[in-house]
Amino acid sequence: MVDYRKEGLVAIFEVNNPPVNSLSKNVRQGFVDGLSKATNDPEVKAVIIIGKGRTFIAGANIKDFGKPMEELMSSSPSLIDIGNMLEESEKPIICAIHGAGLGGGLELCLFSHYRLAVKSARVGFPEVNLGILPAAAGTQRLPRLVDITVAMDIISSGRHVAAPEALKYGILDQIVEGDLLKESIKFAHSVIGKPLEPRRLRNLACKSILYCISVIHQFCLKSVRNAADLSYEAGLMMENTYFKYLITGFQSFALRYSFFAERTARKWQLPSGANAANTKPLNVQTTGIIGAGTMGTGIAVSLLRAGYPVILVEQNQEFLDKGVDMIRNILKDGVSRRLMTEDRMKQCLKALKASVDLKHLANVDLVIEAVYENISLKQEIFKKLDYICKPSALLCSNTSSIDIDMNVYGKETSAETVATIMDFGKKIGKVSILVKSCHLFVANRMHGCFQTEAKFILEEGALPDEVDRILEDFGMPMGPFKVSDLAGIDISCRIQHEVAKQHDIELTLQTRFFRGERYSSLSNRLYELGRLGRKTGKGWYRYEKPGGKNAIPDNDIKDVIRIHCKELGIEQRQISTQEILERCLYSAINEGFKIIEEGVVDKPEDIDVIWWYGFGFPRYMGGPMFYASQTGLKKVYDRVCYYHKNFPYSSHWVPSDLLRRLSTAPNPVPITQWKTVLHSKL
Ligand SMILES: CCCCCCCC/C=C\C=C\CC(=O)SCCNC(=O)CCNC(=O)[C@H](O)C(C)(C)COP(=O)(O)OP(=O)(O)OC[C@H]1O[C@@H](n2cnc3c(N)ncnc32)[C@H](O)[C@@H]1OP(=O)(O)O
Repeated sequence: MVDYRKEGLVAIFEVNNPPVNSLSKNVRQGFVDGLSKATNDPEVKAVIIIGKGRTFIAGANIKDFGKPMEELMSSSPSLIDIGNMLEESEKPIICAIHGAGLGGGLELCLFSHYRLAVKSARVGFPEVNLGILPAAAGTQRLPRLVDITVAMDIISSGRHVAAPEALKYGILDQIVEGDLLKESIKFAHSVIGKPLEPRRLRNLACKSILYCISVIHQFCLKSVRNAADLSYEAGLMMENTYFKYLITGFQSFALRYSFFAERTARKWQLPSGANAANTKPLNVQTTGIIGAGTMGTGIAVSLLRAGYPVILVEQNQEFLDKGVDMIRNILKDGVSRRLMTEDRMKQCLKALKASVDLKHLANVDLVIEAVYENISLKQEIFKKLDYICKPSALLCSNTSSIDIDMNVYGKETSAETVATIMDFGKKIGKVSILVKSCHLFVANRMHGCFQTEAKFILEEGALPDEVDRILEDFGMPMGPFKVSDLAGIDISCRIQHEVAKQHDIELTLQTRFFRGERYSSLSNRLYELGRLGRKTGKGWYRYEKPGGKNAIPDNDIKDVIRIHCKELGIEQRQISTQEILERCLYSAINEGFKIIEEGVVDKPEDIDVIWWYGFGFPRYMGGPMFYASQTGLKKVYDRVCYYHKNFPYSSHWVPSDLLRRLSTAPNPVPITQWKTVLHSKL
């Protein structure tokens, strides 16, 4: 709703629709009612639009976009109707922005005559992130206010523009210090009686004409271009046509799902009843990291960038010095890529202390162990930390394959610790997902199926670049073999050997089964040949030089695979694109259903978020679990059963019971309800 009140000559519309003042129907109606009151009240000489609570207006209510097109389009009053009323008002309309003025929120501002904001406010058109374009005249009005290249950038990037930058472009008229409402009232008095015609953007011409060919096909850009080429009315009509087309597409549907999935994933809860809303995080001020390898230094950089002091500990001076050099180089690279200033880099380096003695961690609030994946080494470190660190210190482990319950606390982790770590993750700019301990955790457990199937597919006749191309065409940023070359083939081989050793098994080039499961020794063959990936200039691909970045399909690898498979008696055949996609994706998805079934994650959305951030799974596909829901669970289940029959020695093809039950439901169960099936008779 919109609360209406008067302060002297000024009517104040206070948008009051928590949590973010989205433009739901009652808010839109509130504007119409308010405008009618203000217009008919001779005492009112100006109007201020302001947001109650944490923000100005975060745009249209995204949930409305799930409604049928007819309902959406006929939902009155529309934003454009309101906008027109604002623009045509004979009394100046002033938007007073704090928090965020996004999407439809910014469009309302552009219909208004003046825009003020506090310094911390942000404005922008994030619609592209939802697979749509600003369709309440945003693409027609912004280029009439700012340079068309700036409009293109803002609309096509979806980025939030900070108030000082928005002021520079002319999107804002003034940045306000002190109380926003009081200052806006003062401003309103200063513009009462001034001509409004020059403030009505529809009457202005575009700032400049842009010659833009390479991106013209993209809808946002096409629409902005229309602002230069067509009349305002014709531009608006096209904007509406593009909007209708985009909003009904799969990508927008998936991106809207992604928006809410990310927010749902933040809402962790424990069986005890503790959750994100009722548990207060501790205040972490100082941190320590053990291990100055790739992981440890990467984590150190994130913490330093977020403003935390870090004590980095390594077992010997040589490794420590190398680690500090790595950190320095990463930060310097940030400066050269203009991600941080030289001064900021110096501050970060000043906040870094390095030591070979764990005792220096005695007073830190949080320690992250990031040493090599070796359970005895990790246990020894935590034993020492138990004595050294203060009792309130949080002890964290960076591991992707070791059972956390054997290492530091897992099952026993307190709600307060969970809250602190989730909060800490956010503060260092990461997205944290709460998962229970399980072998390889969620990301590697699912991705392991994906990678393993990719290797089996090579054994059966496909080539690395063929598999990579198919998965990249699907939308993955890098195919599994490019990823493997980047990570280093020796790393996965070493982990496999370590696991085998724990079971008293020796893996050789002839090994075809490991603990009853089909096993591919192809990576070990590459390891023996010294083809370790990018770092040696050869792996599944060849590179222009050791450490090179350009993956070039290599004829030699064909022979390596062919000879290896011949030796092992594996027959090769032509494999279709569909089979490659299904085997990589469905094996991981089936594992995802098992992960939900076991309660390792709280909800399917958690898995999808992990895949976007962990593996770059395209958000416009929604994530593997959403993708499965859209493909149809019956189809996915049938194919999983088919592959299980054909590949009985891979446990990742044993169909998940949850998937089976969901696939037989009389009506498709929406992804948000899958969990309910766990406890039902379905
Ligand atoms: C108008 C009817 C349709 C007619 C169609 C005709 C033509 C089209 C006309 C207009 C089209 C306009 C397009 C748009 O405006 S699309 C929306 C553009 N805006 C956004 O994408 C902003 C999204 N929100 C955010 O970026 C953030 O929420 C932010 C505002 C920056 C605040 O961040 P933070 O403080 O971190 O809070 P959360 O992100 O956790 O959000 C809090 C809760 O609010 C929910 N939320 C946020 N924004 C929206 C929204 N626009 N619609 C619905 N719900 C929203 C969010 O899910 C959180 O909910 P919960 O607490 O339950 O998780």
